[in-house]
Amino acid sequence: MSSSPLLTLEQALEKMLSHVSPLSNEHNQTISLTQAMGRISATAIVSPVNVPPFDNSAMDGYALQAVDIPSNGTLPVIGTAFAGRPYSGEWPSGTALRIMTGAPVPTSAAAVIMQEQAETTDQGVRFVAPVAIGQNIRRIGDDIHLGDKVFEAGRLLGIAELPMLASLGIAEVEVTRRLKVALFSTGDELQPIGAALAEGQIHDTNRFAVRLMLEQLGCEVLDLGIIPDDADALRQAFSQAAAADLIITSGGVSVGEADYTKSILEERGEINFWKLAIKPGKPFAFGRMGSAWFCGLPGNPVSAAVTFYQLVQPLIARLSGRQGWHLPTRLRARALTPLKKQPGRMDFQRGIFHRNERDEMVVASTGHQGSHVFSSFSAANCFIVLAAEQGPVKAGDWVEIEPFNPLLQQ
Ligand SMILES: Nc1nc2c(c(=O)[nH]1)N[C@H]1C(S)=C(S)[C@@H](COP(=O)(O)OP(=O)(O)OC[C@H]3O[C@@H](n4cnc5c(N)ncnc54)[C@H](O)[C@@H]3O)O[C@H]1N2
Ligand code: MOO
Repeated sequence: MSSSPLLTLEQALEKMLSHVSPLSNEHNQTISLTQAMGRISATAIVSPVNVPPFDNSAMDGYALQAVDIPSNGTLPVIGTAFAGRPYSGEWPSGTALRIMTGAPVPTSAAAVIMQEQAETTDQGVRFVAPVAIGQNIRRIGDDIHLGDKVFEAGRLLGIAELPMLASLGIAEVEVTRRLKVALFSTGDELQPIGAALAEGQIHDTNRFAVRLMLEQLGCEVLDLGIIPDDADALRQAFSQAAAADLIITSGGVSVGEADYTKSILEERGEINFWKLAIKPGKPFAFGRMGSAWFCGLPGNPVSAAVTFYQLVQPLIARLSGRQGWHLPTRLRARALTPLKKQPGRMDFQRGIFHRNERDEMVVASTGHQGSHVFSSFSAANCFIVLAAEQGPVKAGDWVEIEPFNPLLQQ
């Protein structure tokens, strides 16, 4: 396929997502809850129990029967119900039952009075506040009923979900298999992290950044390392990557002379080389290579991170069958600093936002915004999203910001 005119981010995303569907469910796995952090549930989860499983007391205090409400005078205390140790004796009317928080409430109980509203004497207990039928009793199934659908299929299982399943007595969960993503960087100038650099060389930061983001998204990463600008080496790397669900490369998607990536992609796959109307991140490639999807990120480190965040992240959510993922939220904030901007592409500048003492959202630029300046990212907690037609921004103007979602927030 050949190159296309400048595409907006929305158009690119729409084109990508309209092609892909979630992985087939033939490799779903059933795993222990303790292994399921960050996985995606393959099925809807239905509660096998009521929560709470029995009527129980919300307070440390005294239980009364309906015939003893309203309660005037002193009632003898017949016994005590503890959490985990129900009261199993006789309970005649005209007596109160001492009861603790979480203890099963006998079926004949009509209310629990907290002990702060009770006065005890040698004769028993009397109550100093009005008593309402049903007060301080947590009913069976108050939270969840047996048979209720607790989560839809496609739910990302995290800190909100897994303890919930544990409370239902669920010990194993069926999850989708992890997305397999093959990754490599191209460029003769690239050296592994920690290697000594000769003149003209730089460290391969993109592969490291992308790998971290893929792991954060729960993918299984096949890291093929740095591939030199050499046609045979690239062909071999693509062959090794072919078993993955998604192949991601960085570099070589623009117009440079030493870039073989583009010609090999054209020879091996059905790839679109796009020019996106976003800054940074203009060159971006997307398509199909055998049975794998392919994303070619631009080489500049900020461009690679921005295109991963804006385009690859939603693609991975779709491929992995995740439900309820939504595009990052945008808010309005007042610029604290002027922002350089030329009409043309939509900018994803890096900023730091906070709520000021007047309860107003404000944002400052992180400084130099070149697509090679990764420090602009490290200091940031949001993107400042400036529309394509927007010109320079003055301090005090309102702008749109996109607080980083959990992919970039640790
Ligand atoms: N004549 C033109 N030149 C460029 C254009 C253009 O439209 N016309 N676009 C510019 C833009 S925008 C970008 S973004 C880059 C993208 O180029 P490539 O994707 O082909 O990437 P490279 O040329 O290989 O590298 C660009 C830059 O990034 C550094 N790099 C590459 N890989 C890594 C890595 N893994 N870790 C860290 N840094 C990396 C590389 O050394 C270069 O400095 O093209 C512009 N040029
Ligand atoms: O889009 Mo390039 O990513 O401006 O550096």
